[in-house]
Amino acid sequence: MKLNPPSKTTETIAIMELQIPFTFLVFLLALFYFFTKLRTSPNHNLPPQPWKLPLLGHLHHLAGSIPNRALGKLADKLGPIIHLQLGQINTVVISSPDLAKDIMKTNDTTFATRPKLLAAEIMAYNYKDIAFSPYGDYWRQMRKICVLELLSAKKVESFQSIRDQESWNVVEHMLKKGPQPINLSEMISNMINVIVFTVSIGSGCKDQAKYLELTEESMTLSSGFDVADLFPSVTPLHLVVGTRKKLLKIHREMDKVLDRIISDREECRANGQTDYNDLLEVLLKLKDDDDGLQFPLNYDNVKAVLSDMFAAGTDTSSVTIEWTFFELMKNPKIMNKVQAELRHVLKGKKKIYESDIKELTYLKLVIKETLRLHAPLPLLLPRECQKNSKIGGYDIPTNTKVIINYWKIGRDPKNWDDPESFIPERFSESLIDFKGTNFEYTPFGAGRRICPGMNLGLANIELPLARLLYHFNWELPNGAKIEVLDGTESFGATLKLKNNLLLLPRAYDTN
Ligand code: HEM
Repeated sequence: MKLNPPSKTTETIAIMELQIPFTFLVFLLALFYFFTKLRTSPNHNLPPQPWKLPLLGHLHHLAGSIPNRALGKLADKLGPIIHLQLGQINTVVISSPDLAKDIMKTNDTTFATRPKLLAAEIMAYNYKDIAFSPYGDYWRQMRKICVLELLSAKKVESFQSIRDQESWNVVEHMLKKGPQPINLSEMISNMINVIVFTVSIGSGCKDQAKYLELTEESMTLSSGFDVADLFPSVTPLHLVVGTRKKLLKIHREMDKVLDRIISDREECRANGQTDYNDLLEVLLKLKDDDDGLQFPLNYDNVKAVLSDMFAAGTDTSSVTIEWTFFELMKNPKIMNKVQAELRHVLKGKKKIYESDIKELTYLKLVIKETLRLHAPLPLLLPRECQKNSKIGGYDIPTNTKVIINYWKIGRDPKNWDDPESFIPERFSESLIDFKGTNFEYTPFGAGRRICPGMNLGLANIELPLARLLYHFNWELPNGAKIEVLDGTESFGATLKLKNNLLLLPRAYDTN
């Protein structure tokens, strides 16, 4: 990477799999091969670089850490823009609001495409989805469908009864069971999965559990730090690690499930039943009536978009609820305050409805603060540079992958007072919002690629969370002290708690 101004130093660090010990072994084997190949290859398209092996000097920052933390530590040492050689992938990591703005606003079009990922190629029917589709006319069409037809405010509102039903089922189940420890993480995840599944394809699908299990499996292979993504042209490595094979197997099974879902629906439609209110129905109607579409839809497009909805819409919401509970348990005063608001505003109501949520200002601040400290996608989704450009004074060559470490930005003392503490009040007098205009706070990303599912995601978080906090007081099982709460993170498709949150609910008398 060419430096400008020359006084700035660059670091070229080769890391690949940051988490999985087995692949680390493969990495060591590959390292020698890789450096030899890259340094001598006449074909690589980068300008001359000061190749050194700072990897060895900085490895301690990376080993044993999950990527957001590892890259955060590197940013502390090397600054807000870092050049990494991640396997074969020329990567730039951004860790400041100003540079994030340069990428997602000032140069948004230049950085609006995504790098190629094996998981997206296989699972998204060769990039026919929205999230990993390359920037261009096809993405524009699908994004428009997504924003206007699938995830519009009106559409999200029309799914209210699903959120109501599923979150009420959980409350009733827990009320019936009485004060017994529950695996809150699992319970929340199941509830959100059912909500998103029902929103997407309606209720009554017997393959739901199987499909979600497969989604989960495929997501763990989609972090972008997999060997196959970091060494795309080193086929022998792919064979050793076997990611392609694993993904193809998962994809075949998921495809079968989706085919069954679609053919069942087509049969009902052929019999004149068309009053479904779910995303599948919208997509099938668009497929049949493709007059205005530049790229007519076929079943693969429908399946790719549905896969996006499951993958992007489930864990993102459930881990946000989970982290909110974690922080509230750790901060009893904030738990008391949010419950006091709920119980004051709702004044003995037997049931909370979505229309009540707008009055719950403190609850909204709590969710905002959770999304600052524990964004489900700590590195957002990767971008790729489409033409040579300049960021922070550095020349960024075409095809460079760009990672924005939002996790680091969201807890950097340069941007936030007392950043490691959970303080919802910090947002009460502030205009900072997650709509993509404040670059120190972008849990949903920003610019053209900003999350189109924000409304649905928040709706799926707010009502279930409000109900769980309204109807129950929460304790740690066996009288454990809050010090035992384990906030270790696990990095996969989303950043979640490594260990499930086990809590004891005690019903609150709403009279
Ligand atoms: C708390 C909930 C959620 C969070 C924090 C979240 C976060 C994000 C982030 C950070 C991105 C990348 C933005 C960028 O590149 O700048 C994204 C993209 C996306 N999200 Fe979400 N998301 C959430 C919920 C949802 C839901 C419920 C859906 C749909 C069911 C959804 C669908 C998508 C899609 C399709 C994209 C790709 C957009 C594109 O590339 O054009 N998300 N999300």
